[in-house]
Amino acid sequence: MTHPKTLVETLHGRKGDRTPIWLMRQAGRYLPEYRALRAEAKNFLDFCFTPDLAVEATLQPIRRYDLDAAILFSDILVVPYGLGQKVWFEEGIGPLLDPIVDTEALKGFETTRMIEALQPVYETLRRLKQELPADRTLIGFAGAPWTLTSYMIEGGSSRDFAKAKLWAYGRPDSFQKLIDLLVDAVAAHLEAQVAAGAEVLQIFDSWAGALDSAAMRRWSLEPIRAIVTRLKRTAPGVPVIVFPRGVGTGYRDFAEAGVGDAISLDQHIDPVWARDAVQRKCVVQGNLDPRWLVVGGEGMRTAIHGILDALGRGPLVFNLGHGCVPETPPEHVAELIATVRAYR
Ligand SMILES: Cc1c2[nH]c(c1CCC(=O)O)Cc1[nH]c(c(CCC(=O)O)c1C)Cc1[nH]c(c(CCC(=O)O)c1C)Cc1[nH]c(c(C)c1CCC(=O)O)C2
Repeated sequence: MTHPKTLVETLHGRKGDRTPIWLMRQAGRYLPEYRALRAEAKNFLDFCFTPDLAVEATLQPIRRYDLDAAILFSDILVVPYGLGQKVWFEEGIGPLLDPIVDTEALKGFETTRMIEALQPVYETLRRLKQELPADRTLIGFAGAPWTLTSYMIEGGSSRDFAKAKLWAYGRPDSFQKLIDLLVDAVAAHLEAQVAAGAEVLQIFDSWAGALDSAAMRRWSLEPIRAIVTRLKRTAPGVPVIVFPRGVGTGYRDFAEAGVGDAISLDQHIDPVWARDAVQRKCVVQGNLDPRWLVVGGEGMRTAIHGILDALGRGPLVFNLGHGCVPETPPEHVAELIATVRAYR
């Protein structure tokens, strides 16, 4: 049994006697029941836009494990899709998009159109709100403007972000237009999720670490700040977790700027450093290398204790430094949760 909304309490900075836990990508291919369900839709976006399937995928890890929260089953790329960009998922490759090359391409990209297109996502949240046990928290999410623009410009996943960075560094005024459009779209998507029942929000800036530190502040921190500032007005009381993955000492910039109620740390951050540089200013989340979940056993328990020893005395949400990988043995997730629950 989980206590009433431990996650929400912790995100408000009220540290109880229990560390809340959920895992990024806690739903997905490492679960056999997900792979069976996934076979019911031809392509991944259809799956995300079918509330019966998305509700079930969201609930699968909750049925198996003592987790404090369920995260909406969807994807960050529903935002460019909803705006009008061609987005599809290729088996074994990942996401593909018809890349945009200039701001001309943005004509016709409208937030109102996106909200219309994403109604099945909000329907999924409304149903989840009904079905989720009252003591579990419902998390909504979106990609941050920089990560979304990088997919929109590169046309898919990228190793070096060459095209997106050429545009951001070489044509900053034009790039700002793209970012501004996404600030509005992402904020509206998150507001709609709150209206449909999301109790906590997370903003994923998965590729923030690809930018140099000045560009990181301009294209990752500032747009996220603009979104969070708007949410504090339009969705007061809903905590926002910010995940600027890979920014290194930039995590301290986020903490000092007061962007978000909590900051999610990737596995490259030393948790002892983070205690002083980040946790003094805000709630922290994350930090366990997802590969420990593949390994399990004593090694994983030592890694978990390292994080709890460093950060467990302040407000902490236990999580991974990035998402669960498909090779994760499901029993290791149960082991991880039991280890965190048993820690004193
Ligand atoms: C960058 C990013 C994406 N999507 C997401 C991010 C940010 C987090 C991160 O950095 O990983 C976020 C995301 N994607 C998915 C969720 C669901 C909720 C959860 O966390 O359990 C969430 C929160 C489902 C998904 N999104 C995707 C899958 C796998 C597709 C399938 O099941 O066929 C799932 C379960 C597909 C996806 N979606 C994306 C990629 C690059 C891929 C392909 C890689 C892969 O296959 O793992 C874009």
